[in-house]
Amino acid sequence: MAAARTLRIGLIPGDGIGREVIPAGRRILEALPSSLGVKFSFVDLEAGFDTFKQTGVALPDRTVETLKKECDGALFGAVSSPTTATKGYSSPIVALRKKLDLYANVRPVKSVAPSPAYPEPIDLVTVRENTEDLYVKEERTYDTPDGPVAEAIKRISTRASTRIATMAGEIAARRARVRQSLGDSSKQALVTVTHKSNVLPQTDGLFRSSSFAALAQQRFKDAGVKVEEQIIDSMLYKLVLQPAYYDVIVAPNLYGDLLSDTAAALVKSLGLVPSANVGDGFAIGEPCHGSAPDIAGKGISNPIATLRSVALMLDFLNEEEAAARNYKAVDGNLAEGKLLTPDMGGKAKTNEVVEDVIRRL
Ligand SMILES: NC(=O)c1ccc[n+]([C@@H]2O[C@H](COP(=O)([O-])OP(=O)(O)OC[C@H]3O[C@@H](n4cnc5c(N)ncnc54)[C@H](O)[C@@H]3O)[C@@H](O)[C@H]2O)c1
Ligand SMILES: O=C(O)CC[C@H](C(=O)O)[C@@H](O)C(=O)O
Repeated sequence: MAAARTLRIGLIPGDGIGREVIPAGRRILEALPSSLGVKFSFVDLEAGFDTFKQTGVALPDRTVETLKKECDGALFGAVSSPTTATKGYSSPIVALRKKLDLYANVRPVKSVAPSPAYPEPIDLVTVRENTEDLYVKEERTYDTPDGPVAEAIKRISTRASTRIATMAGEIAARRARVRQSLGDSSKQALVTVTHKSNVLPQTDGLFRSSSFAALAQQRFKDAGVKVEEQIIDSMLYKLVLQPAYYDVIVAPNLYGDLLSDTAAALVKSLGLVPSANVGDGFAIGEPCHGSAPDIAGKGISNPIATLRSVALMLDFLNEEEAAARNYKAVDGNLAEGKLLTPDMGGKAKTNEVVEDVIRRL
């Protein structure tokens, strides 16, 4: 038997419930059976608002350097970014995405059982551009006779738009192959390009045209991938009314941020929805949710988004069998519905859910 591969994983809990869910992610990795051929070693890393308060730096150089030099992947919890301008503070997760060129933020949203509002299965993935748009954070404020005016740059490049749409096409083609192998003909492979180029013909117009050019590749046509477009406002409207219609949605950074939280509401909780920040050869798993100050410290945060982020990270690190084992255990917990955290209508504690998922591995 081949020697097990060891992956070194950086653990960045951050603030609030990040400190509850990242240990859960570690426990799942440690509990994966060794027969899967992959083992893990861990390195604890700092980032966040508490780190900023203690050291004056939100994203220490050591965190970035260790990820670059030592790690194969990482798990990021959440940070409590302040909503008022705080001198010297800048969101560490936004910075990490750029520093490691993790250009895609992949966020699958899947229902486990039908609900009265959504009887048809929801199974979609948002593929969010992760490095530019308004997230370049080039803002300025200047005085005028009528008071201060603030403005921000929205940067869209051909390169970033092309590579994110290419990733969306690849994900759609893969999903089509998986459905075919399962004999599931319920859904055609579809990429929906979303934008606001009716109002922003240059920035969103470039995102739109670059996306269409990338998705016109023959390999996507051969895989049966259909491409459509939808303006972001009606996209959100139709997503809420008819989520089962969608398959893969590709979006510029900010619209992608809004889309994934909206999609999370369709399956009941942000506590269920994972993400992977993906670059070439590196992935950071990160639950979509934030640091949830309203429930932090109570031991009731839903760990599922993080456990699914672990699986997503493993998938992008080519450990598909370990990822599938993890997904199946999580789905088993949700389908049985006996041990659920309060956001899902249950009474279970974070650790009880984790233990149940571990039993199912
Ligand atoms: N990736 C990140 O680091 C990230 C992401 C989003 C928000 N944030 C930060 O988080 C802080 C709080 O933001 P917010 O309150 O707008 O959004 P939030 O995602 O933290 O919380 C929104 C709601 O969802 C609930 N929720 C979120 N995750 C949950 C979980 N795992 N289990 C159960 N319930 C859960 C919360 O209790 C809250 O009611 C802000 O400072 C924001 O900057 C960080
Ligand atoms: O609060 C932060 O520091 C980052 C929030 C972050 C974002 O990309 O805007 C979050 O909303 C997310 O979806 O990961």
